[in-house]
Amino acid sequence: MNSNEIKNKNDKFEELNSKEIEEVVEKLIKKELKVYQLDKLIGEKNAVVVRRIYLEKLSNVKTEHIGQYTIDEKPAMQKNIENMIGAIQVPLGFAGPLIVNGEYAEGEFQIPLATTEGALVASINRGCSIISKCGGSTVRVIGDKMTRAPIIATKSVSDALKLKNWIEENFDKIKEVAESTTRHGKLIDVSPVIIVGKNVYPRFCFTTGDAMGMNMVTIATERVCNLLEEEMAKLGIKISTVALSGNVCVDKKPSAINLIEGRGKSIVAEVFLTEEMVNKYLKTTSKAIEYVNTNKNLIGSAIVNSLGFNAHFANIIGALFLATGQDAAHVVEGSMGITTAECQDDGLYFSVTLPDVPIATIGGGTRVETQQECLKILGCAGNGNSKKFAEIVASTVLAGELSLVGALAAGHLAKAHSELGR
Ligand SMILES: CC(C)(COP(=O)([O-])OP(=O)([O-])OC[C@H]1O[C@@H](n2cnc3c(N)ncnc32)[C@H](O)[C@@H]1OP(=O)([O-])[O-])[C@@H](O)C(=O)NCCC(=O)NCCSC(=O)C[C@@](C)(O)CC(=O)[O-]
Ligand SMILES: NC(=O)C1=CN([C@@H]2O[C@H](COP(=O)(O)OP(=O)(O)OC[C@H]3O[C@@H](n4cnc5c(N)ncnc54)[C@H](OP(=O)(O)O)[C@@H]3O)[C@@H](O)[C@H]2O)C=CC1
Repeated sequence: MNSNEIKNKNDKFEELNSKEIEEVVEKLIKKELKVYQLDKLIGEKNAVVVRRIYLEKLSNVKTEHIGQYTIDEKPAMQKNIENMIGAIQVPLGFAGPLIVNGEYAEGEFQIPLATTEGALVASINRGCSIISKCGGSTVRVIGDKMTRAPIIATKSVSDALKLKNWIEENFDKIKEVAESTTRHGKLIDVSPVIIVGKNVYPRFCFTTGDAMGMNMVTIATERVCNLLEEEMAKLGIKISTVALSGNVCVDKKPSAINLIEGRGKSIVAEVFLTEEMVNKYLKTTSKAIEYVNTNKNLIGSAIVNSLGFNAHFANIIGALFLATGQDAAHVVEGSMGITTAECQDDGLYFSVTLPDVPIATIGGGTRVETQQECLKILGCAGNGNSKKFAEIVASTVLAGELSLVGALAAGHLAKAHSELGR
């Protein structure tokens, strides 16, 4: 079905006429209605149009592009967005083929990438081309968990310690209660359980199947908090949940704990390039790449206390996350990690380690039609595909990282961006 046909299909609804639209907009202006009440009142499609016209009046801006899209508003408004007025468009390109030698992803892949940064896709494409000429990336998922850590207040440090001990001695009971809320979420650990003053921060760690899992683990953790309150009350100890998220999770912030313990998928990808390959395709030497990597990604990052011992994981993660419907705020977590470059006798060993990549092939934004198509291009839509997707993500990061570090070593960065980015 082409985009016009999709649009025609979406357009078969009880459309308000222009007089009716004006009447509803007038009510919004007079504050007799709220914009979020429109969905139920006049239907999702009409609500989008009316809200957009209302916003045009308020801002005096004609939104001729925001209103052009083919995604279905109804499911989007049920699961992904409130007060919808349209959709933004981000240019989408692709890099590839990229040969991946993973446990779950095996073969050649074309990688959809959404960005507005000129030179980025070209750079990743160059990395894909070089890695593939070298036989492909070797990649493994080395960890898989999603975490939620509430703050639980007690009356004293001795009560806090009793709560911590109870949690550590009753894992099976906690697991049973947590897993009663979900088919795919499995509690695998409660660690660490941190005490600060009289408050306790237990970090609940789950596997979440092919979903990224934040809704899943939040719902499950709330149920566990209720259990803890009931069980502590039986021991005569009063506790209360201060907040379901106490920032020890750590969701959507850079953190040492996620770098060390991992969160989402933890992934490592590597490649070996002969010296000839480095000279021919990166126009530099293994020695120069190792030198840049050590002094930039390791020492430079250490000087400024950065948690990203890499050049631009965030660029590749960001473009892939936008294209495939991941939670964009998780780019901050995916930006952490370490790039290594090691000069060997006959060439260059190059690797990326990504400890914290929260991703999904089910749930969240993955269902939005355009993002779903991108997941399908990768052969990663739906059930049973999140580890395969993780391996492709890490291999793409390897490609982008190799190309940029190579360009810096060759002194080509400014030239590339003046030619392709401005
Ligand atoms: C620009 C290149 C790739 C030229 O690189 P080159 O080696 O001069 O290009 P080439 O013409 O010899 O072609 C080599 C390969 O590049 C690809 N390629 C080449 N041109 C295109 C194109 N137009 N469209 C698509 N693909 C392209 C293509 O794959 C081709 O191989 P083939 O497939 O032909 O065997 C290179 O100089 C480069 O990668 N530079 C680095 C640019 C980069 O990585 N930018 C990332 C953003 S920088 C940033 O945001 C972060 C930063 C830098 O601030 C972080 C930090 O602090 O480090
Ligand atoms: N609540 C919060 O605090 C936060 C929420 N978010 C948002 O959470 C959303 C993601 O939450 P998440 O829990 O991943 O997704 P969803 O809320 O979409 O939940 C996933 C759903 O898919 C079902 N499911 C079916 N097949 C599978 C499968 N193979 N693997 C896993 N689940 C399956 C699950 O069922 P079942 O549960 O029965 O297993 C569940 O109902 C995103 O929109 C994100 O932006 C982000 C950060 C924080």
